[in-house]
Amino acid sequence: MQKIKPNLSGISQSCRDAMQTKIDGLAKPIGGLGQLEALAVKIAGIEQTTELRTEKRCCFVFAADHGVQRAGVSATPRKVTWQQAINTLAGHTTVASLAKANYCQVKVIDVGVDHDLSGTGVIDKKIALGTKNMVDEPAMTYDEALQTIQAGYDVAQQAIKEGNDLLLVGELGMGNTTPASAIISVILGVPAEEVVGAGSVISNQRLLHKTEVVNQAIKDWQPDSEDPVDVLAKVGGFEIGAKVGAIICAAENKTPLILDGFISYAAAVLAEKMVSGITNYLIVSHFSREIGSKKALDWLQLSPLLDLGMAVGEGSGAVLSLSLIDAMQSVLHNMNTLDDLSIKFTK
Ligand SMILES: Cc1cc2ncn([C@H]3O[C@H](COP(=O)(O)O)[C@@H](O)[C@H]3O)c2cc1C
Ligand SMILES: O=C(O)c1cccnc1
Repeated sequence: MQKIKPNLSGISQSCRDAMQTKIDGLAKPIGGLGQLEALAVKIAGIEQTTELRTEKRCCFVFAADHGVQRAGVSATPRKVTWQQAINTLAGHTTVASLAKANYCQVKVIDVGVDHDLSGTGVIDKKIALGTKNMVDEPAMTYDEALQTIQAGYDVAQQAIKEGNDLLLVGELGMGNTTPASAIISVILGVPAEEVVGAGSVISNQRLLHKTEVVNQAIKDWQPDSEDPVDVLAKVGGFEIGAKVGAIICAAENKTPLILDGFISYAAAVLAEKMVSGITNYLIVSHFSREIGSKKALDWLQLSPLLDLGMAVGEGSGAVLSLSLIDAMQSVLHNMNTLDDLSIKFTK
């Protein structure tokens, strides 16, 4: 990807309208399925059809380590990134178990894990053995930021070639709620205090330190909020960049992409800053427990489908939300219409 200039063909308003008409014709109160209706309408607009394609789905777990993890911003040891990458393929992580329950393929992609994962089944797109510590220097070079976006783009393109109807994005990267918060802080122009949260659970003392790390890195490296690649390079992470690439590829290919939690919101914020309107191709699965979630989603103007107080990452919320899409498909395929039953409303 020399230049990030996606070629988006647009959302089909006529397919959106046709889907709403189809739903309104079912034997139920108008609008009775609430957000589920909006979900089906959104997919219809993206896929440009009223025969929704949702059967084949693939969740990408982009995995990478973070230099800033060494600055004491997370309670979790670094090795958990590579351990859980392998465990995911063995079927034993949160995302793997929820994916199984929701008929979703999972691919784990190494975009920068600090461990040799060759021969494990993890897809190798390694850029480096983790980012640099943003306390001491920018997280990565501008070129590495472009490389990581390209890696995610290529993985998504392959999955679309394989016939996937829906793409989902998750991640593994201990310490990555720190770069995610930093990105959101810079692009939204809000103080770190408003978006830095407990991640995978830390003490109040560590939370203060984490907030200070984000504030200091932004001050030291001055990421340019008008250049999302610069923001990714200075205070981001490889797996966040890979998600950006997957988002761009999905939109170009009229393929709905389901975001997971807070780390995914950060990727979506970067993608929207790169390509205005790309959020129209995105579905937010759930409302992450991270404190910056509301700010990020308000900025993206996206509403989450579920609010279960989850804060795992990995893609866990994204795969869980597939059950709602499957529920809506069942509605569309099984329900009687008002016409079938000769029902006429007199308001
Ligand atoms: C066992 C375990 C498995 C995980 N899988 C994903 N995450 C999640 O937590 C990490 C971010 O939180 P922080 O910034 O606080 O390190 C990421 O790897 C994210 O995917 C996990 C966290 C833990 C503890
Ligand atoms: O919402 C998330 O994506 C999240 C929250 C906490 C830890 N890891 C991920």
